[in-house]
Amino acid sequence: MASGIYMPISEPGGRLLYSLVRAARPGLVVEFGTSYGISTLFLAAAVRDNGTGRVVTTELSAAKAAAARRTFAATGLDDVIILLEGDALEPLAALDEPAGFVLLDGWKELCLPVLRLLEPRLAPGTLVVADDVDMEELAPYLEYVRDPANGYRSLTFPYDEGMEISCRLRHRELRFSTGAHPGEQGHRRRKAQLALQ
Ligand SMILES: C[S@@+](CC[C@H](N)C(=O)[O-])C[C@H]1O[C@@H](n2cnc3c(N)ncnc32)[C@H](O)[C@@H]1O
Repeated sequence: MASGIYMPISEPGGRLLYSLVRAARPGLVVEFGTSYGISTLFLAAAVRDNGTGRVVTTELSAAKAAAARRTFAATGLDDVIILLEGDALEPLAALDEPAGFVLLDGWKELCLPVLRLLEPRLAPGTLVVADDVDMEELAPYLEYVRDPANGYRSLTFPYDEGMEISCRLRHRELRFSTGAHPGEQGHRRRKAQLALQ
């Protein structure tokens, strides 16, 4: 298990999260790994500016959760944030509505189990973001979301430690996510297939 060092999202990473949530306008944002709440503030500011939605965020450490709560209250964003204290796996397994945007930033070796837990509640088009792609503990997660057979279109946003942004696909879209470049013929076939859907 990783140590408890403080690794908040960077400012460019936070700005990217803000823009993604503004664009996606999710009803429910789920965050794994609040820490002191820096990334949560970017997510919650986007939700507030969208005028709709809320952020459910999870933190194992009671001390960090308490500090994050104070920060959320001081910024006035606490009315769009629900902080669940303790191990994220149990409450996230019990979520009773779809997650419209997911940030995975808890201990890296848990990112894949948390994603698998949330998968039944990920609608097509949902963006799942994981921070720190250069950490080796994230390798199984990256292998999973980058394998088109698992139902994601995934790309790495190259800033700082890197961010993996994965879009959940519809079942019928999976056939387009295999192969490198479809070529001109493939593009025409794909266009025709999309027109039929
Ligand atoms: C990298 S920090 C999160 C940084 C935060 N997202 C930010 O940008 O400010 C990872 C956090 O995940 C929390 N964490 C690790 N395992 C967890 C679990 N099973 N459930 C909830 N939180 C967990 C740790 O306590 C730690 O505070």
